[in-house]
Amino acid sequence: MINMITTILYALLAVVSLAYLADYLLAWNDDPKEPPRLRARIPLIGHLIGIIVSGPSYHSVIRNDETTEIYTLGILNYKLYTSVSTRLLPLIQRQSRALSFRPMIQTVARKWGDANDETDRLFRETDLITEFSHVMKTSLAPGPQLDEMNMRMAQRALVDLDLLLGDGKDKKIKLLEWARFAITQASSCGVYGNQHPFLDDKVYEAFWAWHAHLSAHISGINFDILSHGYHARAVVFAAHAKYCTSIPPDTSSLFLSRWQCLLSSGLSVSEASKQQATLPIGMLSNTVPTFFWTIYEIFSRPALLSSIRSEILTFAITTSGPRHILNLTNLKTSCPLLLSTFQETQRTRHIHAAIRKVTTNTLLDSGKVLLKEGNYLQMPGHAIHYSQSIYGPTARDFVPERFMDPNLKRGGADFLAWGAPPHLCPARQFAATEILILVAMLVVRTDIHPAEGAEWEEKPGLEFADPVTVLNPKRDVEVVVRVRGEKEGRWEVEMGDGSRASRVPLASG
Ligand code: HEM
Repeated sequence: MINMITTILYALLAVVSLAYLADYLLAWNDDPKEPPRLRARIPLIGHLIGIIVSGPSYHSVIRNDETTEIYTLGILNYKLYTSVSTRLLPLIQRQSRALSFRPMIQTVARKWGDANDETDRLFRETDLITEFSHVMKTSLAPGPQLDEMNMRMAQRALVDLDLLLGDGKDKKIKLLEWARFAITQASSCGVYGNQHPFLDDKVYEAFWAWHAHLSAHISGINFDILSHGYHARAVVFAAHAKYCTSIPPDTSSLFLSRWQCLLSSGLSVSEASKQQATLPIGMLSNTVPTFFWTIYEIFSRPALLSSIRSEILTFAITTSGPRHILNLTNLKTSCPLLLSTFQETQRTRHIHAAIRKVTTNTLLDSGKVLLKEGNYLQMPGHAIHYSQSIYGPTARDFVPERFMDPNLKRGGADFLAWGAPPHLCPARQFAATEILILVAMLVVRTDIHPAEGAEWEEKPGLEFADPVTVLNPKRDVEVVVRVRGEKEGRWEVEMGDGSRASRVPLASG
């Protein structure tokens, strides 16, 4: 028995020594111009464990001083260069071919969109990706096409609010579950038209079941032996195949131009419809948690709730008898506290690390920094959003008015909630408008409290497994929604004067 324990201990010692040796040897070949390595306590896989366990705050934990702008995390034989610098960001953006987003899009097409070999080749070897990004940017830019999408989305948002509040009675709901439902329905009406695939409960359930497996599918670390995730995806694929055989006339220019781009690039109809089925991932994954936390931050602060309520009532709503009309132009442009609170929620909750592949040896910062081909570069927004040198001594606090300060020009490299050019989220106007509408309606029409006399938890647990820019809560929050009697009646939305030109003045531009 003692012999066996001794053998096991020796074996363990040998494994640990080998791991340290391998870690040391892998660093041996580093070029002096490469960003310095930050060592993990556990060799080879320590950083991977750190990222899984600590999530977004890992980069703040591991970084030993605020002056380090870029460093290297070694994970097995890969180097994950990590830039936490607003100064380096524009230099990185300028090298968007060498530090490329394209491999990420190709991986999404293959792993989530089930691209066959020919589709995979088209994504890798032709201009499809450039064209695809271009049509998305164009169709989602402010203008008549976006106005149409926004109006369908807003009308559907009102339907779900009336379903929740119409009878004037208190409702006990799970906040995340309701947010998911309302955002899915409203976004889908905007993007697919009123007869969209997610009206079918089975497709709706299947999408969110697939969503729970997205990280596993893309990373290849998949413990789903019974393939529940892939079965759910098959339901979403089938619904898109059906929708694509007869695309309705009220579909968005976004959906249609993507479809035409895929077909004209040479994809077969069945392959193109599978790629279209990945659209709701981008459309819903981040809008749902961003909406959820905006509600959470506002309703858990009674004074803030009251100020935002009177701002919306004064500037964005007109009432005549039982008719209440929400003016979208005024909501977007004349409710600065609401907009600031929304953006502060994004700043404090953002955990996305934009990842780029280094496709060729690349020099940055007048040749001072070398990034070697085949490795990856990440830019965790969290480290920038929490930097005191950028956001001052209150960087770690939630300051609802922060983005109202006229002297504080936040944007570009300082505020990364929507990414950074040339890959700034093309749908930011659509998503921001949707969240502002739903939040405004809840603020004006309801009071929301945690159920059973509970308090709003200050730091609820977070779900690290989802591939999102804002994490979902680990546990849903049960709340009581109480209708405010004075705002009962018939609710409508109108575009408002100059709506076609108006956009939400986001800090990201
Ligand atoms: C609050 C909601 C949203 C947030 C916070 C968000 C955030 C982001 C971010 C950070 C990126 C850049 C990714 C990177 O550089 O790694 C991005 C890109 C993208 N987003 Fe969004 N997004 C949201 C909603 C949407 C919606 C509703 C859609 C579609 C209808 C969408 C479609 C896209 C697309 C297609 C890209 C890729 C752009 C490109 O290829 O350059 N997003 N988004």
